[in-house]
Amino acid sequence: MPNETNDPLIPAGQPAESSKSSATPSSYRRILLKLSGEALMGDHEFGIDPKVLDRMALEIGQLVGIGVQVGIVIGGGNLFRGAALNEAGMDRVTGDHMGMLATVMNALAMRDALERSNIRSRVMSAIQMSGVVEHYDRRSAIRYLTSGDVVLFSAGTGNPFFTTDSAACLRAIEVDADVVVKATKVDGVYDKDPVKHADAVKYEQLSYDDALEQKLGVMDLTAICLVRDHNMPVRVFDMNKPEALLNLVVGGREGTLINRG
Ligand SMILES: Nc1ncnc2c1ncn2[C@@H]1O[C@H](COP(=O)(O)OP(=O)(O)OP(=O)(O)O)[C@@H](O)[C@H]1O
Ligand SMILES: O=c1ccn([C@@H]2O[C@H](COP(=O)(O)O)[C@@H](O)[C@H]2O)c(=O)[nH]1
Repeated sequence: MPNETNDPLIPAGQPAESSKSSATPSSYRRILLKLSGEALMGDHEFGIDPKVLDRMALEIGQLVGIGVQVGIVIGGGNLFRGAALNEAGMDRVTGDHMGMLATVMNALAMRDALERSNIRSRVMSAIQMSGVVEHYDRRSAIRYLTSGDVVLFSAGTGNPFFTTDSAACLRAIEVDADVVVKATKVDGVYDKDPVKHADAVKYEQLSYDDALEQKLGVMDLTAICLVRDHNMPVRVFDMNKPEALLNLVVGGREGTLINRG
C-alpha cells in the first residue's frame, strides 16, 4: 500500500511508478546504499582515502538534492574482517567485533565528509556506543529518512558471523527501502569473478535463485536469501564510474539488477 498519509512510520515502499507523480525525478523514493569498505581505500593499501569520501559525499548529495531518501551501510574490509583475523590466529568472534567497530569508523568518516558538504546525516549503530553514535532504532531511522537526513547504519547487524551485505539487506527491508544499491569495484555481477577471470560475462539482470544456485561471489548467500524472501531488488554497480549512482537512481541502465526475474 502506498503511503498516502504522510505518516513517517508508514513505510515509503512505493513502487517506482507511483513515486513518479511526486516532485522527484527519481525512480526510487528511498534507497539503501551499500558501500564497499575496501573501495574507501582508494589507491592505498589500508584505511580511508578522504578523496573517495568527498567524491561519494558529492554523489550522495545529488540524490538528496532530487528528493531521494538515502540510508547507507559501509563495509569494513579496508580496516578489519573477522575471517581474515581468524585466519591469522585470532578468536573469530573477537575478529568480527573488530570488523563491526571498523564499520563504525567508516561511518563516522563518511558523516564527516557529508557534513562538510552540508548534507544532514546521522550515524546509528547496532552496537550501543553511548556518547559516540546513536543506538539503532528502526522507528527513529524511518523518521530521520523521512525528514531528509542521510542515515548511516553502522556496526553491521550487531552479531558476529554476518557481513555488511546482510546488514544492508536487513536494514533495507526493515526501513522499507525500494532497492538495495550495492556500490562496488566491479560494474555488475558476472558469471565468475571478473577480477580473476578476463573472460567473465556480465549479467544485465539475474534472478535471486540463479545468484544462489551459481554461488556468484559478489554478495554473500545469506544476504541473497534475505532479499529473495522479502522480494527486495538489488542493483550492483561500479562506484568508481562518475555519475553512475545518480544515473541508476533516475532509471538509467547501470550494472546488474538482481530481482525475482
Ligand atoms: N560473480 C561475480 N561478479 C562480480 N563480482 C564478483 C563475483 N565473484 C566475486 N566477485 C568479487 O566481489 C567483489 C565485490 O565485493 P565488494 O568489493 O563489494 O566486497 P565486500 O566484501 O562486499 O565489501 P567490503 O570491502 O566492504 O568488505 C568484487 O570486487 C569482485 O572481485
Ligand atoms: O553483521 C555483521 C557485519 C560485519 N561483521 C564483521 O565486520 C567485518 C567487516 O564487514 P564486511 O561486510 O566484511 O565489510 C566482517 O568481515 C565481519 O568480521 C560482523 O561480524 N557482523
